[in-house]
Amino acid sequence: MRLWVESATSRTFLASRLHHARGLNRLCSNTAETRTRRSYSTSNQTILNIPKANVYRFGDPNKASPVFKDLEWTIRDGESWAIVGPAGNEKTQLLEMLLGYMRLHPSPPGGMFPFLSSKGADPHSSVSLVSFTARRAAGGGAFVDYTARYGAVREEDRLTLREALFSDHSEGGANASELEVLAERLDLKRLLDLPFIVLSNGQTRRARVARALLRRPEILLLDEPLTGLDVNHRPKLTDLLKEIHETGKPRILMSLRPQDPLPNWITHVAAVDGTRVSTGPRALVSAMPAENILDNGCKQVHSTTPDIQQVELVHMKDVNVRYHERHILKNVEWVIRAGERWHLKGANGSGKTTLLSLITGDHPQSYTQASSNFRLFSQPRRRLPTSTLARKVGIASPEIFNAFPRRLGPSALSVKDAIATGFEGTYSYRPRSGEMDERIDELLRALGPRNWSTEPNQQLEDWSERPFAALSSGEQSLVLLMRALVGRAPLVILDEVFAGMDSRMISVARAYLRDKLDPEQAVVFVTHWEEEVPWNLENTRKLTLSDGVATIS
Ligand SMILES: Nc1ncnc2c1ncn2[C@@H]1O[C@H](COP(=O)(O)OP(=O)(O)OP(=O)(O)O)[C@@H](O)[C@H]1O
Repeated sequence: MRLWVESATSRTFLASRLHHARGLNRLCSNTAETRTRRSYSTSNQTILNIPKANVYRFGDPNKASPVFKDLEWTIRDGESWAIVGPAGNEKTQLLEMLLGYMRLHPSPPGGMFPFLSSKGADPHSSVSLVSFTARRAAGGGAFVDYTARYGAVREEDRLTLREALFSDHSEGGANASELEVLAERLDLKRLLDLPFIVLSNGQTRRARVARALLRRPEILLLDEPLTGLDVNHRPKLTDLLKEIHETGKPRILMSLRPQDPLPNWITHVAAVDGTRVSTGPRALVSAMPAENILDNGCKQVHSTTPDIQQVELVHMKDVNVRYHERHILKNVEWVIRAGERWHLKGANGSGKTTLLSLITGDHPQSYTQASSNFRLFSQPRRRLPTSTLARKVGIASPEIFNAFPRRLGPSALSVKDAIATGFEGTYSYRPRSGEMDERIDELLRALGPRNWSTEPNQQLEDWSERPFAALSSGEQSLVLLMRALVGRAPLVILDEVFAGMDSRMISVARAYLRDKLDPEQAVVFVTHWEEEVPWNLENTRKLTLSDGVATIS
């Protein structure tokens, strides 16, 4: 574990293990409590009880079509459940139902959570949700400046990770040593005194889980917690969740995409398919078709002609990024030529986003690199206005997904408006020429819902005019992929672009990336899942970042 390596001596190691063991016990429960709970956990107490009900949005009458039909779901103590289903709103809606945001008819006698009712606890404050699928509604749906973390952090953004973790549970009871233990288990300890805003995508996700655990709900719902985590942090998180779930403080219920590995401690599954939810022991329910997202034909062998390959789009030599004593990128060398396919990989926090933000010009330190060491499109970065760069680099990333405006009402961006912002790399409505509309229609024909939706065709007529903000998170990801592709930029950066998409959408998107790009377009594909790379791996160049050091293979 990195933290231990940093803290050197074996004595420190032993002390930290002891501290760790004590803290985790406290976090979960003390030993006596654990024993009591073990016998309690075989007591077969009912945790969730929905004998049979239709589920409606509040305000909808019983004759409206239900969100879930004939839902029968019982969870008993000692069971470990996961909700599995394709991207779309269904898994999230099921979790929202558990939060009390839906109406059940008939309503379960004794409430949905009998164990809470018997304690007199309020389900609203005892069940909490951390969702990783969609941006929380903030700022009225306005664009969020995601570049703030690259520069000098403003005073109002200085809240540290430690403060962010503590601010939420000060009334709760978790104490400083519990925070330290959780931070260690989630590999966040060395980040505790950094501003929360500077954390990487994966670090932020782990921090949000820690914050929710420290609030000590009775039940913690996690919506797709594995998305965006690197290969080492996934088992670390699921192992921790297992240990905590076994203590019952809190009980944990997570939703997973069909392509996520189902942790072996999960005993039961609720499989969501449209309005139907099948619930039962893992072995029975997992008889549902296992979706192989990557089974979409053989991979194309990508090759470029030598004349195209002469054109250097990005030239980096000895590129460094530092924030005071933190050295994030270390003497990086990287040349991207026209037509090349790259897979950029590396653990959470290794510097991928930072590296890409130099290329997009979003990072202030892109100006401070020596001109001879850092050229974009054959020019020193300083000579290229950021607006020009925005047209030359088509990009989709978790940062843009989170930042993209999601207003509803008269100023809402439609699907077409959202795709069109990609021509200039902006975030607000721009009038379109007929030629632009043709290009958007071409993309919609290739990547739009007729290729992946199960809705009848006539219901899809108006899809491109729907508000972007009203789409499911998988649909939003696909629209933002179209936004990155619409301008046929010479360089396309696709960072975790399949997050939230279901297997059909991924299959369509992969086929497009294999077959439909212009030969001279270069693509950098960032993913923690090697299987997602659309091209034959042997013909895809790899840049691996490890703690800021780049290795090319
Ligand atoms: N302003 C800052 N001050 C200090 N450290 C920072 C700052 N901005 C970023 N970092 C650190 O730089 C490191 C690299 O972050 P980056 O977002 O590039 O990682 P990443 O490889 O993209 O990770 P992920 O896979 O989680 O998205 C992280 O450890 C992050 O905490």
